[in-house]
Amino acid sequence: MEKAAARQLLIKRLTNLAQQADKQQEQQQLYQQLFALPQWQQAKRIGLTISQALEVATQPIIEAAWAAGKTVYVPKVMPQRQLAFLPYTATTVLVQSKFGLHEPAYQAELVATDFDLLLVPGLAFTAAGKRLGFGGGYYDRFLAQHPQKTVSLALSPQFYTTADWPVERFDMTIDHVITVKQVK
Ligand SMILES: Nc1nc2c(c(=O)[nH]1)N(C=O)[C@@H](CNc1ccc(C(=O)N[C@@H](CCC(=O)O)C(=O)O)cc1)CN2
Ligand SMILES: Nc1ncnc2c1ncn2[C@@H]1O[C@H](COP(=O)(O)OP(=O)(O)OP(=O)(O)O)[C@@H](O)[C@H]1O
Repeated sequence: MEKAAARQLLIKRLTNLAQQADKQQEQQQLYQQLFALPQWQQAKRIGLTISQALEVATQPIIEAAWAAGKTVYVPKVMPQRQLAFLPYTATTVLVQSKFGLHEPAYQAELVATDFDLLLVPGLAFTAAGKRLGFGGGYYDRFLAQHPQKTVSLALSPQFYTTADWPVERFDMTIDHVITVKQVK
């Protein structure tokens, strides 16, 4: 399947899941697995996104990070398809971008490029860390410039044994993909 068709299929499946109570249960499982990882426990600086409705909700992760005294950074989309990660605290004012994403204001002196752990969003992932994103190439570009320890959280419709979309030369591999244990 082409990437564009695979994205449409994943968006459809995630729309369905978002309407089911299963999504909450799956998310709880993903959070517990994340919080159990030494990479999470040891991380002082965490990069992650402010989630959109179809994605794994990141607010509980952000709150857990704050509660554990970690510093949280979230991305802002910049020209030339770059990402700028800026600190996110309880008092940060977020602005909705033209893509509908909630982002902090750009402040050059606050931009961070190195984290102890970067949570990478996406539409689909394989066990070996292959990733299909929303199509901007933002994370592939960022990770090519700034290699990091990476983790992604995959809801059941997002997890694949092998990629059934084309994996290209520039696609960066995620170190660790967490997924749900099948309960059905
Ligand atoms: N919650 C969340 N935030 C995130 C990401 C994400 O996946 N999830 N990103 C993950 O990368 C980055 C933003 N990713 C984007 C990916 C694609 C397009 C995009 O398709 N832009 C089109 C126009 C789309 C439209 O017509 O509205 C374009 O630039 O032409 C925009 C942002 C950073 N923030
Ligand atoms: N390191 C890079 N340098 C320049 N261009 C890149 C790089 N990585 C990816 N791209 C470009 O970005 C475009 C989108 O890539 P792709 O479809 O893999 O995005 P994605 O990983 O799904 O999106 P995202 O990372 O934003 O969630 C491609 O056209 C590709 O050529």
